[in-house]
Amino acid sequence: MTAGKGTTVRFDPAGRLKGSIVPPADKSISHRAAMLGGMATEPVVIRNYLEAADTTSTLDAMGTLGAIVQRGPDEIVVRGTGLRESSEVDGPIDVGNAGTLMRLLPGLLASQEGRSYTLDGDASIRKRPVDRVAIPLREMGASIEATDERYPPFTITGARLRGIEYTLPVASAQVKSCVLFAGLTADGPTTVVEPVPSRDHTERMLAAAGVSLHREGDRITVTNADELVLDTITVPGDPSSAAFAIAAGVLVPKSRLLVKGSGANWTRTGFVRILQRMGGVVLGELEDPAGDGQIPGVEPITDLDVAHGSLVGTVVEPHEVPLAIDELPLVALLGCFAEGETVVRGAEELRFKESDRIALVVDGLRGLGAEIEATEDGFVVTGTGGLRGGTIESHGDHRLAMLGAVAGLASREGVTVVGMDAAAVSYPTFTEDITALLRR
Ligand SMILES: O=C(O)C1=C[C@@H](OP(=O)(O)O)[C@@H](O)[C@H](O)C1
Ligand SMILES: C=C(OP(=O)(O)O)C(=O)O
Repeated sequence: MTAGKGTTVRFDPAGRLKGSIVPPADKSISHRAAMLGGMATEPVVIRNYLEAADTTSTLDAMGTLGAIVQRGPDEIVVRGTGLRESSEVDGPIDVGNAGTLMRLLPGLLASQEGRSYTLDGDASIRKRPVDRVAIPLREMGASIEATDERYPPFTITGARLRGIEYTLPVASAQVKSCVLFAGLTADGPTTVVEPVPSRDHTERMLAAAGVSLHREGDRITVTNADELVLDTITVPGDPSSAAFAIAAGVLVPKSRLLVKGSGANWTRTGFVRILQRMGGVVLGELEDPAGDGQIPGVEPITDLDVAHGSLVGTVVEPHEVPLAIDELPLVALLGCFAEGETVVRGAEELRFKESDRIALVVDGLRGLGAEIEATEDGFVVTGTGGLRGGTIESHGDHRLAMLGAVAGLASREGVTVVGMDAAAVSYPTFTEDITALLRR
């Protein structure tokens, strides 16, 4: 690998990858820890908080809303305002590039009776819909005004909320979390019905904070809380970031890697299960799904032993999509190297991420020599046993930048990634970490 000009980085074909890698802290859990810390009554200590652009936006937002954030070398302490006493804010709160911040925070702001808050972000955020959270929050009593009824910048005016039962039109952990957050201050219980399971970090963290929260089948019910009391939160490694090293380890011949301290929560390990089904060698202690009625308490972690091997194509079904949503671009890459066809179905949500990840993954990988077709709700890849290489543009999307890097290491001719700096959104040390595994 040689660094190019500006944000352009070239990833040459790797001889093999060897050694161990510690993925960065979990982005989803870090966002939630900062937001709930900012609304807690007692100080919350967060260990291994993700230091990346998205999660810095969240800490900054909580500071703007009145929390005191103290950064130490090993931990962050957040002294919150309580659930209903956020400060008044002049001007918009900047969510940067963070969709999770933009969609979860309104659930907490909706409880700030009589106060208005405007959220805005970068060019990518301005294209991402917020009506999915505005609809249930309005039903609970908050007022929301969005640009073109759908997009940021948007303004939330808090109110005394009422509990509702809300069936999610799409499986989205962000919408689920937003409604559960609003339920913390609503009169009466709030129930969210999920079409299929999605990541459950919010449920686990709220239960740990002493909130009354129950799951029965696809229904999650929260009742209002006077306060949140969270003590220490230790954030595990991010399985979505770990997935890039895992894919590289499986695809680059003769590789053998240890991925240390990755989150093993069942709702986040769909990618590893898909990869194992394709024949990929990834060994670790993955959590089993929770039994009915249970909210597991602790976020489990595992080391993952990864080795190069051959792959066969697979079909990713709609119910698997939320459990691997951010890793689906990597499934497309794996499909290029697998025997036969790899199909992803029911993943239209990919079109609403930092970029349209169906269109750009298909265009990007095709430009590197892949046989891949977009469908309305996913893609179909025909494996050719490898990938030629070339140039790929991240379009400011961190997952596309890292996809290009892994493609380069596994390709025949190497890949130039234009806009590699986008990786800083979730994984600022990605290039250093992955290249430290190179052995020629
Ligand atoms: O709740 C979360 O932390 C996230 C949920 C997912 O989004 P959706 O809920 O929109 O599917 C995921 O893509 C995103 O990266 C993080
Ligand atoms: C979609 C993502 O995040 P967010 O929605 O928080 O921007 C992601 O990290 O891939």
